[in-house]
Amino acid sequence: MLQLPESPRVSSLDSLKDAYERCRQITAEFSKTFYLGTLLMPEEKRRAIWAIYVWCRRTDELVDGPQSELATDATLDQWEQNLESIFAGHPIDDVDVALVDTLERFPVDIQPFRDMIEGQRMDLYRNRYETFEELHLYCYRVAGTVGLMTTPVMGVDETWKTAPWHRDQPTPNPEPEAVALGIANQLTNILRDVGEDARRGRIYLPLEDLARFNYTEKDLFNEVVDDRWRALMQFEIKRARKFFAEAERGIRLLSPDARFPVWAALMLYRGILDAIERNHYDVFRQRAYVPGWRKSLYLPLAKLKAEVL
Ligand SMILES: CC(C)=CCC/C(C)=C/CC/C(C)=C/CC/C(C)=C/[C@@H]1[C@@H](COP(=O)(O)OP(=O)(O)O)[C@]1(C)CC/C=C(\C)CC/C=C(\C)CCC=C(C)C
Ligand SMILES: Nc1ncnc2c1ncn2[C@@H]1O[C@H](COP(=O)(O)OP(=O)(O)OP(=O)(O)O)[C@@H](O)[C@H]1O
Ligand SMILES: [Mn+2]
Repeated sequence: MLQLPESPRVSSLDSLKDAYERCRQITAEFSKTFYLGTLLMPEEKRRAIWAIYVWCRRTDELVDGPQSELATDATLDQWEQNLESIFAGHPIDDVDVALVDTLERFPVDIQPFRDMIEGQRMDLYRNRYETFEELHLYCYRVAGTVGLMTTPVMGVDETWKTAPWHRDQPTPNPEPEAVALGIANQLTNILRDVGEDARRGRIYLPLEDLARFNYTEKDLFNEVVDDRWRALMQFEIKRARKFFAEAERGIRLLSPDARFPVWAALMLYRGILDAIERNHYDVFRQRAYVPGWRKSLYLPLAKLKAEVL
């Protein structure tokens, strides 16, 4: 019997559109700051960032979400298999279709994705970091990698290469600065969430730093805010700002249409550090956030920086 022909082309185009739309919704729901950043980008880039965002979010949910009690090494092994399949062009479920499309459009490397899964593995086994060196590696894996995933989407400025004396020079590589922005964001996130994490038995602040300021784990669990704590927080905020400063130096290497969104997201996220200061370092009883009116002040400033720096 003759079978009715399906129309796979139409349906696959439809499912691609739906997949990107789902990615947009998820990004908008989970991160106001990054979603705002993507809205300042051209359509093709913005959709690609949503697809990457959703993969990162799902990776994080494996060990941090409602199902996280059930997560084991095997869960992450399976997730890594899925990743290999996506990079081979075979989506596993509906939203993966968007990421497969993104990978066809932009030269994104698989390694940072694998590294992020390794970062989640760390969360599975550890709830303490002895030194900043150890925390730094964790921050690279769970957030620095995002800089590496998104830079090929945003693109690097190559226009300066048209000058004849520049022609044989290598394209500048903003990867270290992209990683620095991820690390800065993660450190900021850690400082904002110290209280919430402590209530789950987790301490991301390096224990060597606590010791340096004579502040103990017990103090942390008792939510003690005193001169020792304030000095410790000042120290950590200063360190986070150094990573933001490094990141700033890389923005001018990005393609022009990515500079404003990156400046905006950088300034908004760094604003959380100022909010912690305004709250007198009490991250236990008050959530540090950047109020809407402040966000709208940052935007024209970010635009200006994107144009002149
Ligand atoms: C930051 C920015 C330029 C935004 C514009 C749009 C853009 C590129 C967004 C990327 C968003 C993305 C794919 C995020 C992945 C999810 C993730 C791991 C987020 C972590 C943030 C904390 O988020 P949140 O508060 O929602 O987490 P909790 O709910 O509290 O758990 C992160 C800590 C930050 C992740 C790291 C970045 C966004 C990397 C930023 C670096 C770049 C975009 C490279 C820029 C390039 C140069 C040269 C400076
Ligand atoms: N000002 C706030 N006070 C209390 N809870 C908040 C506040 N802002 C966000 N939340 C909630 O806390 C969770 C984590 O949000 P988060 O602070 O990361 O804000 P966000 O909207 O994702 O912005 P960002 O991109 O800056 O992280 C979200 O599920 C959100 O509903
Ligand atoms: Mn968030």
